[in-house]
Amino acid sequence: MAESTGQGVGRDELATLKLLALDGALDESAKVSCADLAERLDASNQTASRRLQRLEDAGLLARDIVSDGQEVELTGDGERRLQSEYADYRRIFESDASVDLTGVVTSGMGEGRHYITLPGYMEQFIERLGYEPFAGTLNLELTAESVRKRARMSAIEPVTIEGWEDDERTYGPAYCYPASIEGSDGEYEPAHVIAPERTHHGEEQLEVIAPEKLREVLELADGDEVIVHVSE
Ligand SMILES: Cc1cc2nc3c(=O)[nH]c(=O)nc-3n(C[C@H](O)[C@H](O)[C@H](O)COP(=O)(O)O)c2cc1C
Ligand SMILES: Nc1ccn([C@@H]2O[C@H](COP(=O)(O)OP(=O)(O)O)[C@@H](O)[C@H]2O)c(=O)n1
Ligand SMILES: [Mg+2]
Repeated sequence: MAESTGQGVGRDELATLKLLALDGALDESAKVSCADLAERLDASNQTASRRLQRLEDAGLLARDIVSDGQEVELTGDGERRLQSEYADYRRIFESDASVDLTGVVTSGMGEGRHYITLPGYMEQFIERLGYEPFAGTLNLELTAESVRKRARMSAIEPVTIEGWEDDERTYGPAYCYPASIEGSDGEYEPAHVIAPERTHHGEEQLEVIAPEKLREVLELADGDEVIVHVSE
């Protein structure tokens, strides 16, 4: 299948454009010969020549034929095309993913306190989060928009709290995403969104843990709106 990114410019032409930019053809014109280019692209002279022609036709490259070769320079569009490739690679390798979720404080089933204080979890919290969490989870009911945005948390690396077992039963793992909690009274850090693998709550409920009782430090009551800034 032909790999085309429009106007006859495909993956091969983009690779050629990148090579020319590496030769210095971004800020000023650079001299190239088709034979040299062909060798570096591992292609025939004819192919190298055709790629330059396509780049010129697409307005990504300006060319000037001189006696012993050609002077080439990337156009503004050519530079923008490489910038867009660069942005893709930045997204891949430099992801500083973050997501802001909005919800209102709610009371849950009173089970959070029980699970957080179980030694099999507590020992891991202290070691992996660097603090002893307050006994409970602050429950937030997310807005409809935040329920949708919640999936973006998957781009963020969580701290894994492993499952374990005692004589009676097994306990599931939980994933902790670093976050700060913003209420009308101020912002609190450190905190984590905790996503237990086994839970009675649906996607609209978000549970937060922190070293202190957030209802007290942020003066929160049921119905108050908070913003959770989740980021690495
Ligand atoms: C660290 C942690 C581990 C949990 N592990 C389990 C589990 O193994 N099985 C289970 O049914 N629920 C588990 N839960 C989820 C609770 O049953 C429940 O869904 C929720 O945390 C209760 O929150 P609430 O009392 O704040 O409403 C876990 C919760 C936490 C915080
Ligand atoms: N860091 C935390 C954790 C829990 N809490 C609150 O502490 C209480 C106990 O937590 P829980 O998870 O057992 O209770 P519910 O969320 O089920 O109401 C609840 O009122 C939570 O909202 C808090 O204010 N700050
Ligand atoms: Mg809770």
